[in-house]
Amino acid sequence: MIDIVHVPLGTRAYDIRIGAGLLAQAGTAIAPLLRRPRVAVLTEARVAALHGPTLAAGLEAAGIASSVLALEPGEATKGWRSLETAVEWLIGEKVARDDVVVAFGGGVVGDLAGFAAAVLRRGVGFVQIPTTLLAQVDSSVGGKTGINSPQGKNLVGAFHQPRLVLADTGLLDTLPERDFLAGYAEVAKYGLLGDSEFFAWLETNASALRAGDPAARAHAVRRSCEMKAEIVVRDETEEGDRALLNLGHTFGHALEAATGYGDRLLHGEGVAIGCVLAFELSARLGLCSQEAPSRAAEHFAHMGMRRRLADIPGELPDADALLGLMAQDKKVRDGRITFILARDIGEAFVARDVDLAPVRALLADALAERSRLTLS
Ligand SMILES: NC(=O)c1ccc[n+]([C@@H]2O[C@H](COP(=O)([O-])OP(=O)(O)OC[C@H]3O[C@@H](n4cnc5c(N)ncnc54)[C@H](O)[C@@H]3O)[C@@H](O)[C@H]2O)c1
Ligand SMILES: O=C(O)C(=O)C[C@@H](O)[C@H](O)[C@H](O)COP(=O)(O)O
Ligand SMILES: [Zn+2]
Repeated sequence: MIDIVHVPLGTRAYDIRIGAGLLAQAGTAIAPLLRRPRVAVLTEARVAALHGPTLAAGLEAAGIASSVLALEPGEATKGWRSLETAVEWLIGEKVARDDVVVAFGGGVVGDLAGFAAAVLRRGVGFVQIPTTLLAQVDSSVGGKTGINSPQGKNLVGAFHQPRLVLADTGLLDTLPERDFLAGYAEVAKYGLLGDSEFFAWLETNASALRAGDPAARAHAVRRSCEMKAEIVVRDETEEGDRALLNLGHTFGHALEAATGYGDRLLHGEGVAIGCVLAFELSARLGLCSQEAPSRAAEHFAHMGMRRRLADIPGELPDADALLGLMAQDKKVRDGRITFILARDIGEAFVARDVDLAPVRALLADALAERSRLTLS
């Protein structure tokens, strides 16, 4: 069964198609977007090896020729060097303004390829074929594209909406457990930020989701995409409400920068830890009861997810240095860091007037807990 979530953004509207087996039909889905039967596929080596032949056959079956550039897997690929490689390759392939670039991979490939498409000849169209849970529920939707810089996450980028998203949920069968759990953090984020019923559903059904239950997968991906689409349509360029999708990210992005964008901490792991910190901060500020952060942390623990600073291996900087990294956040307004706080599970809001003293204290306590747990 195929689900369709429409993203009604006027001239930039598009569909998100969700279902098992979509990759094999990619050619039929993409063909109506093409002026000539040819696409350039940006991907990475692991995805290319596992699922490249199915995509190639699906395109060929619809008479579409494809050329492929497979980059190195991993977050380090989302940087200047790969951007240069990708854009120069697309130029070499003579990809024109009315051609389509296909982003085939997880969030790293999606963000990088989307940004390459945004800057190539001042903008060519692109299609997202997300292959991770994270990419199917979050990064392939909404048009945030970009790369990291050493100073901070996604500091260079553009809003550039895809023309179509094809989320083949069958591809999740090959996803490693750690990457599944990282993506699951973004799924749980939707419940935590705006839908307590969905969070309760996840508390009951996340194990089935992890085990690959098709109905659970379809529901989790569809509900996440619906929520993201609804927020993006309200505020495409993050003037206000879209920042809700950043729940956990102010902390998480600083932790990713502090750990060097690598294997020590995946994006979704930083988001899970950041969500617990954001709820903990909300409780300390008297905005919600202590039950809310405890419930989030307990669910993540039950899933075997990273949820505390203590779960990050290696050295971490002190609280002030982490605050320094958070000051690079794109939500900074009038020189002040914006936080996403919550009144309860499912009731997040954008807070622009948070005093930094309790944030520093929270980080210092979390770092102290980390030292205690590491020593014991
Ligand atoms: N643009 C947005 O709105 C948005 C939203 C959320 C996250 N992001 C970004 O997404 C990135 C993280 O994305 P990610 O978690 O998908 O990471 P990723 O792209 O690095 O993929 C994770 C791992 O899974 C492997 N993989 C991908 N598909 C697979 C499959 N089907 N089977 C087996 N292995 C597979 C990859 O090789 C990689 O090792 C971060 O850079 C984050 O900032 C962007
Ligand atoms: O789409 C959004 O808006 C999000 O914030 C989704 C996040 O999950 C995602 O990680 C996004 O890339 C973060 O954006 P940034 O603007 O904080 O870099
Ligand atoms: Zn994210």
